[in-house]
Amino acid sequence: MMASSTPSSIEHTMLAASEQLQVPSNITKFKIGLCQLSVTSEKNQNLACARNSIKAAVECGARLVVLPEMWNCPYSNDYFAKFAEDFENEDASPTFSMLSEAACSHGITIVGGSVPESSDGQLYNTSCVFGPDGKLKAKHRKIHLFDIEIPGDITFKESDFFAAGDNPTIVDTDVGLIGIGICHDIRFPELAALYREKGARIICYPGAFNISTGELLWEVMQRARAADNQLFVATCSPSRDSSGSYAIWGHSTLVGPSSEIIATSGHEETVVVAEIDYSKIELQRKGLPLDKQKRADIYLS
Ligand SMILES: O=C(O)CCC(=O)C(=O)O
Repeated sequence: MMASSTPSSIEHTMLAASEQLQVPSNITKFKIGLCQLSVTSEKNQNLACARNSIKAAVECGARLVVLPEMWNCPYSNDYFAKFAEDFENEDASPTFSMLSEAACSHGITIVGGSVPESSDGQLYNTSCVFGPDGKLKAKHRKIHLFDIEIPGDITFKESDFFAAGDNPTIVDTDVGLIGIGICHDIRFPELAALYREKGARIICYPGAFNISTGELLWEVMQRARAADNQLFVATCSPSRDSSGSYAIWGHSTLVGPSSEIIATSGHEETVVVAEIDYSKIELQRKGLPLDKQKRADIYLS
C-alpha cells in the first residue's frame, strides 16, 4: 500500500454549455484512494474485496475513493449479462447497496469504478458516484466502447455486448467537481477538454487497459489529458489475473496538473493513497495560461 486531506454537496449535474459550477472554496487538499482490486468469478467475493479495500483507503486518510473498471465481474463476455444489475431497482442491486453503505458509513465520496448495468433490455458499462450521505450523485455510461482489431495482437469488440452512453458526466462532490470517463473514454481529448471547460479539477477514469495497449499508452494518455487540461487525472484498474482471458495492465495512477506522476502502482492488488492539492492547478495555469494562449479561432473553423 502506498500512503503518503477536506469537503458541499449539490446534486449530480449535467452542465449546460454556458454553466460552470464553482469548486467549494474550503477544499484545497485531500487524499484520494485508488483501489486496484483483484477480480474473480465470484461476485460476493469481489464485493467483499472492494469493501475491504475502500476501508483500507479510508484508514490511510482517503476522502475520495476510486474503484476500477469492471470490478464486480470478470472482463469477459461470458459474465457481463450474468453479473449485470439494474440500478433503478436499488434493493435488488448488491453492488449499489455496498457502495452506498460504504460511502455513508465512512463519510466519503466514491467513484464506483464500473460494473455491467442492465436497463431497458440493454447492457451498459456504468460508473456510479456516491456522496458521503450514501446517495447516488451521478451515473456515467461508457461513451466510447472499446472495439479494436490489430491482426496478430488484439481483437476485442465491446460493442458486441454493451450499448454506448450518450452523456458526459461531471459531478459536483464534496471534494470539488469531478469529470468521469471509463477506460477507452481517455483516448478522446475532446471529452477531457469539455470537463475542464466546465470546471472539473479532477478527471477520474476507472479503466482496464490490457497489456497490448497498456504498456505504450496507459501512462501517456493520463499524462496527456492532465497536461492538456492542467488538472488532476486519476485512474484505477483491476489487478492482473494471468489466468484470465483478458490480461490487464494495472498501474493505477494519480497524475498532477503539470503531468507529473504523483503516485502509481504495478499490476498487483494494492491501494494507492496520495494527496491532491488544488493549489497546484492555479500555479500551473497562472504560469502557463493555456486557456488564454489557445487559438480556438484557428482550430474550430
Ligand atoms: O483504449 C485502449 O487501448 C484500451 C481500452 C480498454 O481496454 C477499454 O476501454 O476497456
